[in-house]
Amino acid sequence: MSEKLNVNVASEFGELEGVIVHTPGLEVEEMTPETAKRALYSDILNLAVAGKEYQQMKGVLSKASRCFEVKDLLSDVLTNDIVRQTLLQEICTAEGALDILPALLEIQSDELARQLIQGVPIKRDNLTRYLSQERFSLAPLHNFLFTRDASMAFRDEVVIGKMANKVRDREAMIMETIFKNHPMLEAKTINPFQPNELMTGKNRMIEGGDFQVAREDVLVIGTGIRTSTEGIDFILDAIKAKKEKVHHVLIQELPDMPESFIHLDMVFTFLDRDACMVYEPLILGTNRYHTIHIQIENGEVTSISEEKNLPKALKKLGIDLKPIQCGGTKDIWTQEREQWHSGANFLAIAPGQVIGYERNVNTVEELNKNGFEVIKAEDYISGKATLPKDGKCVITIAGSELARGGGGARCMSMPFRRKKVEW
Ligand SMILES: NC(=O)NCCC[C@H](N)C(=O)O
Repeated sequence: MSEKLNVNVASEFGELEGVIVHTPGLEVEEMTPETAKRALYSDILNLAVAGKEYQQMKGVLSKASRCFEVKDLLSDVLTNDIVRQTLLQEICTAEGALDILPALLEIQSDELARQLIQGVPIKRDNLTRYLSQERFSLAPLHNFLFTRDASMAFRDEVVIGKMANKVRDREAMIMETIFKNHPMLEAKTINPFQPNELMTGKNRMIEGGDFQVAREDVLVIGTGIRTSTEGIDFILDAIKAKKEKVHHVLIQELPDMPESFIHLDMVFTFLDRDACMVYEPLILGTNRYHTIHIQIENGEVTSISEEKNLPKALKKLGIDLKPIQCGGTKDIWTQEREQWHSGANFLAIAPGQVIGYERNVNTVEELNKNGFEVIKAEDYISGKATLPKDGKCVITIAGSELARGGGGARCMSMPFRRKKVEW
């Protein structure tokens, strides 16, 4: 494996060149109605249906870009004994499972990668474990199909997620291990979690669904139940340390409820140089959620100010976006219904070429009214349809079951390399 792919993301919509995904496996079914909440799901999924839907997502990404599975990358790095020992030690210590470490060390890399994602079944070989209600010593990573959240690329760096919920911590450990050690990837990693500063860093949380790269010098970050102000302060410090001329960070506060507002990308995504998708009531409407602009110059915060809303703040920075409304413009109930099923969550594979759920028909129709040709994923994959050359389009994927996991196309992808955008 001599080819090297360096991390480089300086926008949300430059042509996609490298993306990491995870095809959902048995881990998404390892929950009951009672444990679904703990797994961060609002419903339980059927893998046969979700898996079929996911093939459309992966089919589109594989045709448009280099597309890698977490499981394969993880299996590759686990062949290195030092990497394997370090990762397993970290996971088992964090999850109180040091007793199974020796056995895990012996497992062949492919199978170990599978178990680290799908869960390590509990061995009922003592009274405590015999009586335990748990089925796993290391729980399945129910949410790994949402590869967006545990790591995020910005320029040539990868920020490792500091997850808000313990059930997702292992995802971040795995992504950090991959980015640090995979021979094909070239990346600098920065990690908000530093075990030796447990007290000062304890409120630091940052997840990729909240982290959006508008331009080389502009980040847009959501703060709410998944990304804390301390998490964003960590990013500010990292930017300050670069001591570059000017950087802007726009911050959008998010409500805690309903759970479909967990991340900024559930209410706001970039579609092109000149268009964005918004859940209107939260992004444009009159509300009490702050939009804040922080400017950093030569390593210092030089101003912090309130803005009216994200599109207006971006416009001041020379990024003039037409907001297109999730759910269409007619009816708030339709907007709410489609936002709930990740109707605002689009992934751009190139400027103006985006992937989203076909189930959100009013949102797709609204995009179409705004000049986006609608192309079914299966037609694009089979070659029956081609993407317009330099034109806008929305590629629609099936997502009746996937949407129950709480995310859409942006959530289900971790772009680590995009072409430079000509502004
Ligand atoms: N970026 C995203 O919005 N990701 C969706 C994550 C859904 C997952 N069930 C979670 O609650 O973490």
